[in-house]
Amino acid sequence: MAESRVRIAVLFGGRNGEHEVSCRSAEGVLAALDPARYDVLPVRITRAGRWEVGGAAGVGVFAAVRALRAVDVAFPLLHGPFGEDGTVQAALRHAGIRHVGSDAPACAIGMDKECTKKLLADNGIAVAESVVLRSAACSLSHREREALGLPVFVKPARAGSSVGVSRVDGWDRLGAAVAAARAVDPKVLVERAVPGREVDVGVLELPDGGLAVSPPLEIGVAGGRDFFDFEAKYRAGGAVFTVPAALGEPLGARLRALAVRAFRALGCRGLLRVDFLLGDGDEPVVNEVNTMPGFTHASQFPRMWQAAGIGYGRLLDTLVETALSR
Ligand SMILES: Nc1ncnc2c1ncn2[C@@H]1O[C@H](COP(=O)(O)OP(=O)(O)OP(=O)(O)O)[C@@H](O)[C@H]1O
Ligand SMILES: C[C@@H](N)C(=O)O
Ligand SMILES: [Mg+2]
Ligand SMILES: [Mg+2]
Repeated sequence: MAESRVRIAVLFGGRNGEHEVSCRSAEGVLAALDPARYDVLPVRITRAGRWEVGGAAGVGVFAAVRALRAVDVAFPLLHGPFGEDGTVQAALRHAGIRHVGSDAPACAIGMDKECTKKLLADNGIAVAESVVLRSAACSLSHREREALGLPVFVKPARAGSSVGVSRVDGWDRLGAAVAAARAVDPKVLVERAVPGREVDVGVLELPDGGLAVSPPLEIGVAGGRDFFDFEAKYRAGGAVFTVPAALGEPLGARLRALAVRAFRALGCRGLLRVDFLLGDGDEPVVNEVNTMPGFTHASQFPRMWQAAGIGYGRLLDTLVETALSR
């Protein structure tokens, strides 16, 4: 008997600074979903928050979600606020629509770097020390400066793709960096710099509920840039990935175990990319997590699975099967 086809809605775009990044993720996914297996309904969310279902004129979120009731599964391929933060996942759940990836609570925690770090630290996972600046606060006390040292990284609490992130090498630059982060989110983190290597690990939930963990991927930033900023991420040749990263054991095994612990501590489902920084003596700290990481063919998450023998198409099939098995 022929397998029944899966009706899948791919949601992309979104109301935030990662709109274009999400569109690029979706280009890859829409082209790779096997037409013999899937009936695909593309749903573009405009920057203004209108949902264009199957190319139709944009409607509000509630009308759009009603129109999605006919699909078997939704794939919220959205990065950043109003998409990766649980808002869309909550609307889908309300309507009884299954979806790829984590549910609203884990998405909301994973999107918020303060909450992520608190929960990870509570579960014994090392994170970089930071000070949170809320509402109008824009400077640090002498004691806070002494504790963090220079340089620091200043970042919006809820964003991605390095939008609003700055490296600050002198305290006279702190105010400008806080203003740049605050243009994205009123809550800002000032974080101790971790000086070493940068390594990502992917976690993938399988349809039977087991977890697979990818080989680690090391990020090398090219072109003299001083960190993995937006340009380095999305301009051709901006970064070089080495996968599997040359870490050796037991460090590789330690990162894989920490990635699984992070997935469980945050209550994730489906997938998670855990971004590590290696400090003195290659001691790992979790920098942050992404519940819906970048998904072009060249993005870290698909690259890590490709190195593990799971190609892009099979990765998508696994995400969908896992979502349908829940
Ligand atoms: N504490 C830190 N020490 C050293 N480098 C850092 C630190 N925090 C951030 N960085 C650098 O800034 C980059 C972006 O930071 P981070 O990953 O926290 O932001 P993001 O916007 O969530 O990025 P994305 O979601 O695209 O991975 C990191 O990949 C790293 O190169
Ligand atoms: C999309 C971007 N936040 C990433 O994690 O790759
Ligand atoms: Mg991120
Ligand atoms: Mg990151």
